[in-house]
Amino acid sequence: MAMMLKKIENKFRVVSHSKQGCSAEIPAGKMSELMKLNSLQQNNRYKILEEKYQSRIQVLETLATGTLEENENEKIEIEEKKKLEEQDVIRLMQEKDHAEFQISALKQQLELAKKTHEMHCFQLETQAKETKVELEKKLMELEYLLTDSRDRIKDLEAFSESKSLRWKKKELTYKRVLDSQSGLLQDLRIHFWAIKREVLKTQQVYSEEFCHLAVKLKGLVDVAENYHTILVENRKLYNEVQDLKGNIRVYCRIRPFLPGQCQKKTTIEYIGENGELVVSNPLKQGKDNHRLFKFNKVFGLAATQEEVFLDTQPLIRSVLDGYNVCIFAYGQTGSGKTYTMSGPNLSTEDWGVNYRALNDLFHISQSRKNSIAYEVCVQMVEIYNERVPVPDASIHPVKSTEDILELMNIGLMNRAVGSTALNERSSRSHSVLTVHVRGIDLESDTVLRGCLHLVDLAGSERVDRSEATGDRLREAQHINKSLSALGDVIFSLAQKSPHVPYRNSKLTQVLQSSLGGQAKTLMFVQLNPDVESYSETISTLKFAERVSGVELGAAQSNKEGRGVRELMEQVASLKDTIAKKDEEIGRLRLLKTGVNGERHGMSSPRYGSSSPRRHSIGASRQSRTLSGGKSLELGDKAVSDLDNSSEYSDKQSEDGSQQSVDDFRHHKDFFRQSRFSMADVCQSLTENIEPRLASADRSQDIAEDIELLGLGDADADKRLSDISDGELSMGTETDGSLNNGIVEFTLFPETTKPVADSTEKPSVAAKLPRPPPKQVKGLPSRLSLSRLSSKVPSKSQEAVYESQHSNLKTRSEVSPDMSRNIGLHNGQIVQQFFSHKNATGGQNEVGEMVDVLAWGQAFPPYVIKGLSGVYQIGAHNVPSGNAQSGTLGLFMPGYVIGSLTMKQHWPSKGVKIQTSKARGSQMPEQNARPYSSLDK
Ligand SMILES: Nc1ncnc2c1ncn2[C@@H]1O[C@H](COP(=O)(O)OP(=O)(O)OP(=O)(O)O)[C@@H](O)[C@H]1O
Repeated sequence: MAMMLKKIENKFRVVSHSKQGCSAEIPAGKMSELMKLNSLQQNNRYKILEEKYQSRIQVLETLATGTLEENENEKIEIEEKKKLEEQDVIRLMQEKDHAEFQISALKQQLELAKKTHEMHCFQLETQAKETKVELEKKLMELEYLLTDSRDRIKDLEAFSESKSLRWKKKELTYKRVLDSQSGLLQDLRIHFWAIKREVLKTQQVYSEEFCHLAVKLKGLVDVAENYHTILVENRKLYNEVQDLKGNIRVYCRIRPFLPGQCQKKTTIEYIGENGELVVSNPLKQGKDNHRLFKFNKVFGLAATQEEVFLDTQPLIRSVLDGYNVCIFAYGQTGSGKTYTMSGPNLSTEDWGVNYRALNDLFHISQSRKNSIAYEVCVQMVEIYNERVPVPDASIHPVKSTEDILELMNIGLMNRAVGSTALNERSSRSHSVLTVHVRGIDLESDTVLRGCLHLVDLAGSERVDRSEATGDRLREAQHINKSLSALGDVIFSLAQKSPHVPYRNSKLTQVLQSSLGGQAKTLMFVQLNPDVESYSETISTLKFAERVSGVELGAAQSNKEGRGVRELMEQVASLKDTIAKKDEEIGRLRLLKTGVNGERHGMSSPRYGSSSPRRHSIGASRQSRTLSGGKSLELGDKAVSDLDNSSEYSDKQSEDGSQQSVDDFRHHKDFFRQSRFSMADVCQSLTENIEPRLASADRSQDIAEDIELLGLGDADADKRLSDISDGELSMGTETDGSLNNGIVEFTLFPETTKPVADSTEKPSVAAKLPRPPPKQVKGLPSRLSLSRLSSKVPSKSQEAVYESQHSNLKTRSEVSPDMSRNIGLHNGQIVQQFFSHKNATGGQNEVGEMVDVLAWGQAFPPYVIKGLSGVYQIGAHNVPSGNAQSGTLGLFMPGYVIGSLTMKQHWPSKGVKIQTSKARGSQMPEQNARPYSSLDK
């Protein structure tokens, strides 16, 4: 029985235990409900089980009572089991307590879950209410939208209906159009076929015509080819004409933009093949903005050094044939002058004209060495601030390109270089590289002399643009002044003016031979394409245009035959002897003049007093020439184009050279017959040498002339230094200190006084008797000028002439003829006059004036005795012997005094002399003497 109870209790425990396990897995919410249910079910089940067990216990008790006696052993066992079961019951009871405890805990949880659930339910209800309100709102909105959409649908339906109506109408129209188009198309097709037929026909005709044209075109091509040849020929002829005219050639070169300048605008619009150049200012509009210029050649931005040189080469080569050539580069700072002339560096590829020219000269001279022996000398001169720095050993004989490279590098390093706002490397000086070439023809013994000037001018920009101040400003002003002097010279040459103002600057003095003589001159006009340089570019181009119009006359080769050279040598030795005799006679004359001067209230004339330096130069020149034995030795004497080329290659040289020849004759004879009077001597000399001279050609005459003038090679160095030291020029018109003011001197016989400086040594030669020179035939009287008419000139005519001549400066500027005359005796033109005076015994009346000078007639020198070197122009136009007016140019040795106006019977009534202060050698009024009152 006990066992049974124990089993039941065990079962009960298992059931309650399983319930606990289950409850643990169920979530809290449902758990409470489940717990409720479970507890109910369990209670029911417990009740059922209790009842069942009770019944079983009764049965078992019954059974037990019946079998108690029978199963005494079993009873013990049962009791033992009962004990165990009781223990089990106790344990079960404990477990039950525990379960109940758990149940109460679960109940609490259930309560909690219930509360949570209720809260949750409440929240849900609240949410549901809110959602309901919202949904109702939305519903209303949707209803409104629905109504709106319905309205729209109605509108759209109405619109689409109207559209469909319109489309239908259009459809109808298109249909009609299409019908008509298809009709037209049909027509067109018919036309097309007709046209096609016609085109085919025409094609056939065309192909036939093309065949004809091809034949004709071939003919045209032939003609065009010929045309090209003709063009080339034309160009050649044009160049020849240019050569004959001696035009200054102008090559224009445009430098490319420098690195970093690529974005800049260019002023270069068009570069033609035949030297056309169109420039415009891209920043300005308008048709006048474009300007066309034409030069001999225009080198574009891509032109190489080689290309530039190729076009220059023929000119340079002619130096070896005895021509004088001048190449100069002109342009604003940084436009590429140095690049063109020297090149940016010393690599052979980048060599500029200078190096290439010299290299070429050497190559050619080498290739000709079997026929002509050449000697080459170079000289580098820099003109800086109107001074000419000439190194001590300024002329260097060179034998190879390497020699030249070395020399030029030294020269370039010495060049004055400053910095301006425009170009750091800007050179502020003119650099002149002169190459003297002397060649002796080994067969004919003819001597060729050529001279090449390679000039890199300083920048031409205006002062304001270079933003210079102080020293830089002064430099810029000097540069501007010298370049404008260059412009003036060129302008005078273009105008064929008898007066060319070379002496206005050192630059023009140095370049005189190549600008005035029959030299070949080339100018490189350098341009900066930058739009900012537009105005500079235009002024540069205008200048270049003017230059290209200058005709220098056909270039002449400087050749001398052996005969001429011999004559020159003779002349040199004659001159030496004459000088000695001059001195001797001079001393005697001085004594006599001293006596006469006292008698007439005047002292000896101040020959050369205003130009002592010139006088000494003449003397030194003479002695140098003679001491060397030969007059034209190249190596030890300076070969200067300053002298030879200008003096004897000039167009106007004929007259002067003839005069020199006369002079030569006088001297020669004097040498041989010094015991006779000078007139006899000269006459005799003329007769003796005439045949030889007659046989000499024109160039020989000219060459002779140079030697007579003492302006040969030996003089070059000296003259250059004369130019450089500035004393010789005694100032120029452009000197600030010396103005162009005209001072009037009226010379009356009564007022003239003796010359104060009676101790000054007179020029001996001035007193030498000379035969009356003859009028030289065929000589142009250019300077006698039509202005000096034989009629009495009107006041205005006088004024015109005076205004034109009052600024005459020096002998060389007046005309090369003049300079020749000046150089006759120790550089003293006075000698010429006074010789003449003595030759004619001072008896010449106005109308009997003798044409001593080639292109004019002599003015009796004693009219203004005491003014050394008085000289005249065009006196032969003065009518004879009565009161007339005329205008004369008055010159002193080396300096122009001014012009002279004769009033009425000029010798006796006095002369009005105008003189320019600018010469710095004022005419001493007291020295002037009337013709009639002078010592005869
Ligand atoms: N044709 C060119 N091709 C390339 N560069 C060039 C050319 N011409 C000039 N240049 C360059 O332009 C600059 C100025 O040139 P350059 O010094 O020759 O001018 P410039 O006219 O001689 O100046 P300056 O008046 O100061 O002497 C240099 O740097 C030079 O290398």
